[in-house]
Amino acid sequence: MTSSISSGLSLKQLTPHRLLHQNPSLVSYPSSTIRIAAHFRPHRVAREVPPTTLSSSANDVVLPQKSAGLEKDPRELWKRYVDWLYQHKELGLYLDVSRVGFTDQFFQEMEPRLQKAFTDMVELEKGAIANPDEGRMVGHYWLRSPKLAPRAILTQQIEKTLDRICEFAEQVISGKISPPQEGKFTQILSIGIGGSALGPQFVAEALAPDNPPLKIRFIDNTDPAGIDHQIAQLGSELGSTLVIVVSKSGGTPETRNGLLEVQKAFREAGLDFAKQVLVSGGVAITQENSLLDNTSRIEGWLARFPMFDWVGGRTSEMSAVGLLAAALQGIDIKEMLAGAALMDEANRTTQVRNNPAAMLAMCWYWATNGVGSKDMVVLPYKDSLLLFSRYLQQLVMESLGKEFDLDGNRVNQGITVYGNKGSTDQHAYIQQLRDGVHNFFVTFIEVLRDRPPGHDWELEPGVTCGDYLFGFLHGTRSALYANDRESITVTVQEVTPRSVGALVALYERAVGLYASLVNINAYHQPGVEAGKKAAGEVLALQKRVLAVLNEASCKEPVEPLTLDEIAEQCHAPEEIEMIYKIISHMAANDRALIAEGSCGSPRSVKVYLGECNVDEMY
Ligand SMILES: O=P(O)(O)OC[C@H]1O[C@](O)(CO)[C@@H](O)[C@@H]1O
Repeated sequence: MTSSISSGLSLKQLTPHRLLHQNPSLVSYPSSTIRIAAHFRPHRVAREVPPTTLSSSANDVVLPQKSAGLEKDPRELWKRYVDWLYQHKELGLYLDVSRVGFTDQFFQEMEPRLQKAFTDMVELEKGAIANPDEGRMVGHYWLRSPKLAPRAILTQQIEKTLDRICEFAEQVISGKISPPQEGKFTQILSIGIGGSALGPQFVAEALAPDNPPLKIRFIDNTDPAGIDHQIAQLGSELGSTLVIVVSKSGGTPETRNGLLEVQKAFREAGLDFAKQVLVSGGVAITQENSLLDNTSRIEGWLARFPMFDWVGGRTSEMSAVGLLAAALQGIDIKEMLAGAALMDEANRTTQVRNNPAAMLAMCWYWATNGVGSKDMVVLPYKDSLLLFSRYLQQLVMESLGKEFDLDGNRVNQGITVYGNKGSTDQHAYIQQLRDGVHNFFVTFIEVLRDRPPGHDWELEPGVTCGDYLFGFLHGTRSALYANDRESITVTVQEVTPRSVGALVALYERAVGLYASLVNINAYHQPGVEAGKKAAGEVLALQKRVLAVLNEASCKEPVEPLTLDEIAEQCHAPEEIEMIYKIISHMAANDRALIAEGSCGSPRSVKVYLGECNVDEMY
């Protein structure tokens, strides 16, 4: 899909035309009407809507009316900047939406929809079943304001867990809890994936001091080479490594595999795994009665912390998942919680202009036409916030990327998120953002404090290194805007536990409000199950292939099989391509499998096993 900007038309004039190219199912209307994606409401016929009317029903997905172009007069822009600037005094956080081109009319039309979103949020915070598919409450906001929890027992559980985390971290750091050998724990190896890794990874990168009491490493995949690398990096410190296994469900295969690999590494290093990990240094963070919970309890692991049923993986940074790892690195977790609580409080106002999360959600709706038609590029101009976009990728995309809305209509919603950091990315893809395909809006994250006081110097007269960073951010913002590329800017004074907590809370709430605007369940992830199920089927097929090959290899003489023969004997002729891939993969990994012929011409391949395993036959 290409779109020309050389015609002299502004972005907003081009948008409908571009959308039409992108997706033929979008219906074109005369210029005085708004377009409706017919496929979003399969049972209804697309209809014309007066140009300024946004439907009040959340089910009606109506594209916002766009202005003819973005404001370019500097005085008008300054006025827009001042008029719309949001400031949270206590947090020192600003939100600038002036470079998003929404009109006053659009703002007014969104008002009732946002009021509905606020009502949904009030219900959610009161303990409604906000995740209807899973029949669950959604309570991550209670983690930083435990008194808000709908039942006293939940308040107690949150407070008790926080106390236990602080106490445990203090005991590990002080050496009261120590490895079986002498000394203190020096390293954390955190095993978990998705929401059980991304928050802790982001926070470690953002906030861990240069010399933390314990350094942290992550195993967040079932890539054997990646795991080997993490273990190798621990080197002689394996013996003083605290292993934390994080999994809400307690049954995620990647995490289980990570644990098995780590256990093996301990054995091979001659360390007593039971003493080291299970008695002395193994910690499980999981839901009560999960497989991991039961295993860790039966085996007597050092500590177990709960992951509450009502906290989803991608919103678990303020639960034991994020807090334990942070506390062990010497990060002030109470400050993180305080920052999040302050932001939550600000986001409870029903005055949209004073509600930063609502403003974000509204800008997303404007920028993406409420249908995800543009991507969110997140650009923190601060190295320590590098992983924020990666963290947001899961938070936004797993929450908003949904096939059906709450009424069962097919909507295929979502907003794509990507980004790394500025100004680094200016030397990578910002060329395309400025001049190329116009399918995104940017969120700049600006940090005012360049480095701790007392360290700054002028590398040329009147200019510091941080001034350059500042210049590049604002230069890029201006250059993009000049070419009709919209942007939001979130500014914080410093990267501190408080501001990081606030950022997490800001985006959690914006995602929740946006989900209400587009009428989807932000708190389930049915799509992930399809991939997991298919992966299980691949592994089951691999076992069948091995059984068939084993039988053929036990014959006298050995009978090499073609791929067609294997597929037939597996009773899976339709899976021949997958069988070919399974065999190629095993052949590349020195498995006891001999493949004759050329992998480049699959029909020539004949396969047998190097040895017959008689036991497998029966
Ligand atoms: O914490 P668990 O249960 O191991 O799940 C890890 C991740 O897997 C998902 O369920 C799906 O990928 C995420 O939502 C979750 O954060």
